[in-house]
Amino acid sequence: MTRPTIAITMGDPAGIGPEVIMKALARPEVHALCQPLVIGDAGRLRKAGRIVGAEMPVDALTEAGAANFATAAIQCLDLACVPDDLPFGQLSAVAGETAYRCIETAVQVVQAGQAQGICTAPLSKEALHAAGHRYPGHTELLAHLTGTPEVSMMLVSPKLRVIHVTTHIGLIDAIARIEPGLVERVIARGHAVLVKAGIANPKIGVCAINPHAGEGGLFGHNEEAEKITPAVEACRAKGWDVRGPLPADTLFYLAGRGDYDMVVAMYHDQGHGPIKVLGLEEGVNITVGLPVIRTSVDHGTAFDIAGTGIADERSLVEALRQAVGLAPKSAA
Ligand SMILES: NC(=O)C1=CN([C@@H]2O[C@H](COP(=O)(O)OP(=O)(O)OC[C@H]3O[C@@H](n4cnc5c(N)ncnc54)[C@H](O)[C@@H]3O)[C@@H](O)[C@H]2O)C=CC1
Ligand SMILES: NCC(=O)COP(=O)(O)O
Repeated sequence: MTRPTIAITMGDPAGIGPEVIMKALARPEVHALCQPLVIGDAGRLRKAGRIVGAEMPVDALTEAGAANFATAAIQCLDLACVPDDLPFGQLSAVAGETAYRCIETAVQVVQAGQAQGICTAPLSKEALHAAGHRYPGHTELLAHLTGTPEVSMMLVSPKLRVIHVTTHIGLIDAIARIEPGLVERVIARGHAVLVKAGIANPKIGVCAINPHAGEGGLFGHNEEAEKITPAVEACRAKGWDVRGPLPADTLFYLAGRGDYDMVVAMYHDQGHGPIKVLGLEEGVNITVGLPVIRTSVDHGTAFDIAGTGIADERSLVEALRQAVGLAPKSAA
């Protein structure tokens, strides 16, 4: 069977993306899994390869269709847009523009059938904005580029899966945005992914917003009853095993010991904190609801260590594995 081609976007060239890509692609198991096609800058990859001591040759391609996965060289669709002297660890509009073009090109490559999924290295949201692309992150940019009205961010680690009702907006705005229809659609997206992954009747726990789920009205303004309970009831009426709203701290404890297949978090840090505590090595970010497959590392650009060669590539390796797992089976 043919290995699926996964388009790996280089992300912000001043961050650790190029280094984790070269480290990941130095692993034979990655090539056994998929045909990696890097979308980025061939010169930057070569530089990163020298830094991390993974000096495989890099073929600079002008079109994805020219990729030759039978060679030992890394196949890079070369956007040739990174100045040689671009410093590591510094925010810039040039780097933000590169990150944007990587994503835009990856979508085109997948839509043209030249890759079966996208796996993203990190970009700096600030650099993206400095380049004039006013998206909170990959998730919203990919939704825009594929004409998808609503998607959800799911974080997956070996012990825990979390899907988010809101992500990159301020906390006050997040609480205002949460309403039963949105909560129900997010639960449904997560449910569909789990069923597709082979969990026939997934057990889903839904977080409350307030401490102790409001403690019978003591904390908050009854947001649980107004914004979450109707969604849980609607899902239960479909026969799904959905419980909540539950106190978030307790729910994460129960999910961590295996009582739930997925947690529904109401806002960014509610879901991200528990996943990150488990370690960024195996955490993966999956965009649920896109017409294309997209997985990502679960960490950022790490400007503090970019260019030093010490970045850990394991989240990228796991993100590639997840992308392959989600890829259409006819292509795999
Ligand atoms: N998928 C993406 O594109 C993501 C992008 N970001 C962006 O990254 C930028 C920096 O975000 P931060 O909150 O500082 O998080 P960060 O993940 O970049 O860094 C947090 C800490 O973890 C360390 N770290 C991160 N990845 C590592 C790796 N692979 N190996 C070893 N150490 C690692 C860093 O050195 C730093 O000490 C922001 O602009 C943020 O928006 C953040 C998360 C995901
Ligand atoms: N906190 C996760 C994160 O920032 C990744 O966002 P995205 O770029 O995948 O939308």
